[in-house]
Amino acid sequence: MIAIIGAGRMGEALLAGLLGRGHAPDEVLVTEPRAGHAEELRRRHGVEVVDAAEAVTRADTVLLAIKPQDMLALLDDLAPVLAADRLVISVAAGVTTAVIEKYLPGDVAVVRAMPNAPALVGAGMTAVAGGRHAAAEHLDRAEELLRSVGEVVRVPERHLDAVTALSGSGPAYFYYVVESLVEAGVLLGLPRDTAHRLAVQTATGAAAMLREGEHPAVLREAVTSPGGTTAAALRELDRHGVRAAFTDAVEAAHDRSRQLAEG
Ligand SMILES: NC(=O)C1=CN([C@@H]2O[C@H](COP(=O)(O)OP(=O)(O)OC[C@H]3O[C@@H](n4cnc5c(N)ncnc54)[C@H](OP(=O)(O)O)[C@@H]3O)[C@@H](O)[C@H]2O)C=CC1
Ligand SMILES: O=C(O)[C@@H]1CCC=N1
Repeated sequence: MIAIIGAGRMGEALLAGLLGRGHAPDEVLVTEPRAGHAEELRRRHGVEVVDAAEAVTRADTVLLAIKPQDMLALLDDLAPVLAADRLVISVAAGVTTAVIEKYLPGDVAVVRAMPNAPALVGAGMTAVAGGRHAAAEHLDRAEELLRSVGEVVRVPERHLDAVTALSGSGPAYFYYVVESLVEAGVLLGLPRDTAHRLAVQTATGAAAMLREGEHPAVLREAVTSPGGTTAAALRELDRHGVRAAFTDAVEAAHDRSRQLAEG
């Protein structure tokens, strides 16, 4: 049995991803404090919504998907009711396994994971790292669970803030680019729905080409005809410092993840 504590955007994406990929609704318990949202979760997914104490008593795997800022209060509530043989998986940005271990009793196994939003459609990217008491068996269990919503990679925990900045927040960067292209198309006179369709299929096609394994620089060169339109566009992106902006953006997300660790 899996308990998901906190079914906001990420918790519900993981819930829907798990249910859509081989987990039955009666294998998952959810904890969600807002009565209205709890009712919606029951209706939408057919899962039981219970309080945290009941969830951690009945489930052997406890997935924490609450905001980092709410984590310490939740750990305080869980500590007296969490049995030592539970596996705790936290997806909270910034919060280290050492902090979680400090608040939980005994030798509870903790795995820190950083998934991303496309888990909702089974196309997630998750990185996992084990805490002090996480054995190979715990990492295997966490990896198997998260593999049902996409790809999983193991990293040393010191890399998880960088992972958060790149693939955790990453979908938002691509959505931002697509939004910008749509607005540019509208500026040039395209109907909004046509601009949207062109931008989304271009993003999807470019992603499919990347998946074939070719380096992005090689793919970009193949689109850039000598003296042509793409070269003119790329010169403007360079002139506006877009590459540097991405570097700074990812670095800012990394720094923010580190700050969140401080509470
Ligand atoms: N969004 C994303 O793409 C990703 C998010 N994450 C991580 O996932 C976590 C959640 O983020 P996100 O889903 O965006 O945030 P949300 O605010 O959407 O979700 C948090 C949920 O937790 C609920 N909650 C708060 N306190 C408790 C509690 N004590 N017990 C049970 N549930 C509680 C909230 O309920 P209420 O609204 O009623 O307060 C809310 O539904 C964060 O730690 C974030 O770092 C990781 C990877 C990607
Ligand atoms: O924005 C956030 O803090 C979370 C973590 C990664 C993606 N969303």
